[in-house]
Amino acid sequence: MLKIISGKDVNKLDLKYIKAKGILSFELMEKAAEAFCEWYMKQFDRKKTIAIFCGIGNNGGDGLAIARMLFRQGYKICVFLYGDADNASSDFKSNLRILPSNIVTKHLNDFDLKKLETDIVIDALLGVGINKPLEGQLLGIVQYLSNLKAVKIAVDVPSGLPSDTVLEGEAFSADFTVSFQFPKLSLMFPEHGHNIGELVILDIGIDQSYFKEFESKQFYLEPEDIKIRHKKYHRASHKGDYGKVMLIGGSLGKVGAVYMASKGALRTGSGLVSAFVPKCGLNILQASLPEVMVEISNNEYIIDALPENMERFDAIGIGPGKGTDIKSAEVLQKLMSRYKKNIVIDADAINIIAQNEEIKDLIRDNMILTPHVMEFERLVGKCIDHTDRLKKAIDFCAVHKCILILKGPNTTICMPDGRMYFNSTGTKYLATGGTGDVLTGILTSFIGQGYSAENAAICGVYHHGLAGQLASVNKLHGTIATDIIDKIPETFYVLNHSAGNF
Ligand SMILES: NC(=O)C1=CN([C@@H]2O[C@H](COP(=O)(O)OP(=O)(O)OC[C@H]3O[C@@H](n4cnc5c(N)ncnc54)[C@H](OP(=O)(O)O)[C@@H]3O)[C@@H](O)[C@H]2O)[C@@H](O)CC1
Ligand SMILES: Nc1ncnc2c1ncn2[C@@H]1O[C@H](COP(=O)(O)OP(=O)(O)O)[C@@H](O)[C@H]1O
Ligand SMILES: [K+]
Repeated sequence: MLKIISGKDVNKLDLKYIKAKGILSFELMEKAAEAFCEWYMKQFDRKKTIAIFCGIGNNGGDGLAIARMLFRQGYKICVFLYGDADNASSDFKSNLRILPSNIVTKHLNDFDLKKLETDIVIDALLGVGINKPLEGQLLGIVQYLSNLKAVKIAVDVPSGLPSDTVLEGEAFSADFTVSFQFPKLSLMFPEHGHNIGELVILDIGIDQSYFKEFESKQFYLEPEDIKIRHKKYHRASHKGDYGKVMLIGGSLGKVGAVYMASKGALRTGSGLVSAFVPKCGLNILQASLPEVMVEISNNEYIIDALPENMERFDAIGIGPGKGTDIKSAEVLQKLMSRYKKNIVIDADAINIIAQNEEIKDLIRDNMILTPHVMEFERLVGKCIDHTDRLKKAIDFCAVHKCILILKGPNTTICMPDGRMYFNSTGTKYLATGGTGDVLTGILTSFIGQGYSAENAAICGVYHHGLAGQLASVNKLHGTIATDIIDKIPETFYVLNHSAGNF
């Protein structure tokens, strides 16, 4: 996994690395630019014209190195400079000196941006060195470029975006943000969705040992982190090894939620999956999902009781489609106080907890809560922004000793000891009804298979995001939750046959 350190520590990290390797900072910049160009050349052909905008710090230095390298590969480049080159960083100056003289280079003081015609904009104006919100001429440039009809690519971070906090004012709006070595924390924030576009993280060779001295409990998941957490099965493994789980939920008109959670558990590999639903769900589930065993509550429309002998199950997931009526709340309270194994708590079960302090006090270390942002704020109160939200999530886990999965782009797994894992899979096409129910099924399944709650959370969130990516390749905004369920098995194959990030 990649440790996420603060923007102000990036410079210290670079120094440590170049000193240990006995290389120049210029050479590290070369590595960053090479990595960028390798990525760029896979995406775009040489017919497209490129305008590269460079500030006078090292981000601008990256821009100049990128310009030189792409130019040598036959790309059509024009460079635009902003700032006084006399005050530039030394690596910027070195790169300016060796910029091929036949690259058209203009200063933004002498150029009317309205005359700009380009297919691609590469933004290397400001990186993690930003120290105040954008203003004046630079703000105008960034605003103009953000609205341009071109493919827009930010180098390291969109210019104007602070690396660790929520944006004040404005920043560049990119279609792609190509960040070096690790994602800066602010690239994980939903507030910055339209600034970041698609996020790409490029390895520039600074391995994790160099990150050790930097304090941080925040990590970005990589495929290897998932592979090592998966349980190994042997040729004589039997149904019992794969766990018996139960999904509790559904109410009149919302039986589909339990269907999706149960099928999600089956597709994740559970040995036996049972569902507990109100009477109205019996025929629906039996007919649509014959692999699932169905048990029913007494009431026709809501869940008003718990299944008998709950300890038969290795894990229970509760919430999808459940409703928040008083009877349902009593059932949840009983489950949380009596059932000693792991419980995944989602959707309406979270909404019930948010309204009832007595039930909230029952949250313990064997529970995983999976709120989306709205459900989370019902639980802890309104948050100012994502920084505040993450802080409150960690405080919540510390108090209740539970795991909390804050869903959204870069879904974040928050641990009681303050660690946070940001997911690297997922897609905006997951934003459709029922996908959260699928996650509940996946998580419950992994726990039932004997994964620790932490490993289940990490693997579950990662596979769910990857299934969303696979399902949406051709379906885009037409992707629905059941498409995602169907792709879960393929995520295991893809994970095992690929080394890269998804
Ligand atoms: N390991 C890695 O990740 C590697 C990182 N690398 C790259 O280095 C980048 C960081 O470079 P950096 O430290 O030189 O800072 P950068 O962002 O160029 O800005 C500094 C300049 O901006 C100015 N300035 C600040 N705020 C401003 C404002 N609001 N409005 C106007 N100006 C403002 C500030 O001026 P000052 O305030 O100091 O006068 C100074 O001149 C990083 O993002 C990545 O691209 C790679 O090269 C190698 C490996
Ligand atoms: N923009 C997005 N990018 C990535 N993942 C997303 C995005 N929007 C939603 N998701 C994912 O989709 C799922 C939605 O869950 P949830 O809101 O509980 O939906 P539902 O209640 O309809 O089942 C979560 O796993 C979340 O992380
Ligand atoms: K930038």
